[in-house]
Amino acid sequence: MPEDVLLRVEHLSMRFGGLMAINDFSFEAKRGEITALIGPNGAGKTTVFNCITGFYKPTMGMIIMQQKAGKQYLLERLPDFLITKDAKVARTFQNIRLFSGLTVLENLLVAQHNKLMKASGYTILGLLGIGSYRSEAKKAIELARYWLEKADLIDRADDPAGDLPYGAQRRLEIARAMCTGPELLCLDEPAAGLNPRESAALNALLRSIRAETGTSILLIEHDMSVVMQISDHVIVLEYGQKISDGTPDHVKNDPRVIAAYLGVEDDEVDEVIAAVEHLEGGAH
Ligand SMILES: Nc1ncnc2c1ncn2[C@@H]1O[C@H](COP(=O)(O)OP(=O)(O)OP(=O)(O)O)[C@@H](O)[C@H]1O
Repeated sequence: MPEDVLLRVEHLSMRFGGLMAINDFSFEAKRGEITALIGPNGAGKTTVFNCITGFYKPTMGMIIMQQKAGKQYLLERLPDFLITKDAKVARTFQNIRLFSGLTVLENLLVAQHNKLMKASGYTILGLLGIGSYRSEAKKAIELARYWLEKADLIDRADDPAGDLPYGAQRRLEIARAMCTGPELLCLDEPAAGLNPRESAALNALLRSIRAETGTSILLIEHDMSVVMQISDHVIVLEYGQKISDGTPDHVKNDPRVIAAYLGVEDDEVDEVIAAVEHLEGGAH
């Protein structure tokens, strides 16, 4: 596998009873890039995420994650907790899943629970602050503080997470995922329900993750202003199959994509585009 490929999905299929939700779907995501997976409602985007992150075991196909150091993992064979811990894939969900009664800072410390417990040697003496636990706890707080600053949440560190505005909760989820040190961050509709200001703050956070950490991002998103502004690579799914794959500009102008989004047949696309252009011309 070329070094710059971080994730390769090969011939992925997922069947739910009589429904083929994903049908022979293949794609690659490159290291250090933001890759977007888009498509109409019910196209199968979340199902692909659930296969990558171990929530579903695919009916068929392979999902290969290649880390920076070259180590490869077959994600479809790993239990989900090892997909985060060893393969270093983190995710957020369509619906926010924070510990709303814990503070913002506590949410980021809980995400680092595994490494803190390991440092304690799983003993009470360890937890009471001897040796490695104390230094790991300090590092965990420093990492949490780093991500609070990046996500513009430092002023809210001691507030319950449930008290934050919606857009800030979304950024906190991303900060929490980043505290696990992922090489691949999977975001399921991070811009859903955000106002334009919150959406701009999200774009800035995702861009800074790409620029400063080398973490690659795989994103499902309906908000085209987010997709087109920040993605390096866009893949379009319809009825569980890939219909387009390329740069944002390529995908935006692909007649099959336009047809899928407008809900028309391929051969009607030219007609629809002409009608849209006519309307736009009239508006100027
Ligand atoms: N656990 C499941 N059991 C049965 N059918 C499922 C299951 N999960 C998803 N599906 C079906 O698979 C298809 C793809 O759903 P999926 O949620 O992956 O689409 P999506 O592209 O993420 O849609 P949306 O944009 O609306 O979130 C749908 O027809 C859905 O009803």
